[in-house]
Amino acid sequence: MSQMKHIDSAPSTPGKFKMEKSSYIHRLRWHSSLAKLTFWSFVFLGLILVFFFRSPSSSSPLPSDLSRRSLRTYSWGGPAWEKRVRSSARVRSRNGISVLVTGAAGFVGTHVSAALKRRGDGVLGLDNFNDYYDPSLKRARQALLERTGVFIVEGDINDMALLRKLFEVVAFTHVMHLAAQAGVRYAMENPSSYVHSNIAGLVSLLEVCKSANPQPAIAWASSSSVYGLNTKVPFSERDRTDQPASLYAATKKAGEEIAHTYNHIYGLSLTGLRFFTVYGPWGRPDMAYFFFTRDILKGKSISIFEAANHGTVARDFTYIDDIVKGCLAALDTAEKSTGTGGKKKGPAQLRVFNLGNTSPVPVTDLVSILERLLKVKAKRNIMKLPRNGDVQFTHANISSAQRELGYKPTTDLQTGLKKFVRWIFASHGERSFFDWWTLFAGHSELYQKKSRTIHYNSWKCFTGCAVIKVSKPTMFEA
Ligand SMILES: O=C(O)[C@H]1O[C@H](OP(=O)(O)OP(=O)(O)OC[C@H]2O[C@@H](n3ccc(=O)[nH]c3=O)[C@H](O)[C@@H]2O)[C@H](O)[C@@H](O)[C@@H]1O
Repeated sequence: MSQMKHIDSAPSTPGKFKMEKSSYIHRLRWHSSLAKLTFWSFVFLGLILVFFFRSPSSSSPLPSDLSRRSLRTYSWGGPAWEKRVRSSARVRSRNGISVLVTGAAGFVGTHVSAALKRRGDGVLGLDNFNDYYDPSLKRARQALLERTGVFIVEGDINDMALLRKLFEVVAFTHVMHLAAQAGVRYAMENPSSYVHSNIAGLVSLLEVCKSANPQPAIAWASSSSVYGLNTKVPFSERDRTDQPASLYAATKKAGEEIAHTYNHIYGLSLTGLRFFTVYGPWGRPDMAYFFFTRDILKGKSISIFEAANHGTVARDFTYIDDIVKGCLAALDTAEKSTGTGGKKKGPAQLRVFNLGNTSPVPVTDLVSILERLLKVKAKRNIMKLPRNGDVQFTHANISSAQRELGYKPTTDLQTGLKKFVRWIFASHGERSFFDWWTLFAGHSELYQKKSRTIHYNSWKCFTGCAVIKVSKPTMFEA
């Protein structure tokens, strides 16, 4: 009715009175235009709604932009933020240390942060949550750490203003530097990410550390890959490391040389830890043991590399808990840096240690262990070791770490993988199991199948494994 009124009182057009006899037709036209307008408005609105609800960013746990490393911007600062930083880094035990853990939402970073916190040290995390692998796993690790009182600042190690701010707010005694671009084969796809994180990022961090007052002692993640084409086994820290087989290895080797420079010029105390293929619960989905597990469970074939003449490819797989002990021992035995305000006062400690398991296992044996644990036969596709940066074998000599750090690995591959598989099925409880499905099956499948029960049952039927439910997420269960 109100529309009619409006139409009636509309200003007349020059032809209105001349066309009096067709006023009925005129009104009809108005009606039909209005109906059309209303109709198309609804269609348009409907399209917007469909687009909104179906777009991946609205259905995925993280907005896609947030997870794209190139588009990320981080916000930090402010009194509330500083309060969280201080509280997380507060030492709560006698003789405790205050540690900045970079890469805290990563696999090793999460475990090390939790272990430090458990014993009363102050811990502040830093992570850029990049999308090298599914960031929802990093978010899950972050949630676990938050429950233990560890705050992870979101930011990049290349952001020197942020790093300086952190040192302004907290006088860290130690830095555990684990942020890096990991993965040997991915270096062929995205070489610049290795330079960005492992070289430029390391330099940014060391620049800020050398100017900090007091300077912290730094332990950081190098890699077994620095041994490259070295054939002398087991690998000792004194062996040559000038033949890297991948850009990843080359950036880690460069890191060791950069560490030497900052130790030499500025008196920074630096300990490089050469990790040997670290695996376990909360691990990295880009690593073979992890995606083999997923693919075996899904019935997909897996590619197992072999060297020339059917030569065995083997790794000195090292369980996460052993690595954590090595990291904590490296921090505890680190001497203080000797410089202040960017000036060296005397010689400082410079160390490098192998943290391995000392018993290499062929990749084919790794697969056999997984088959037994999962009760599923793998579809094996044996193929020649591609020229993608992989080396044929790794084997750590750990006598130096044993002597100076008291490092003594205690978990063999069978035992460690059992804990990993238990974690896959049990550690998240029902709710997190749902989350896990996203990592294993991919987001699209998750959102296509809405019923949690279907997931739960199909998972059970598919694997033939008993699913153990636990009420709370347990991260470090025995
Ligand atoms: O020791 C290290 O420093 C390195 O350990 C691992 O690198 P890698 O040993 O290559 O671990 P995976 O990628 O899990 O590969 C394990 C084994 O499986 C083999 N593999 C990998 C992938 C595949 O499809 N098939 C296959 O047989 C590899 O050749 C290798 O022998 C990590 O991914 C690196 O980030 C780390 O720095």
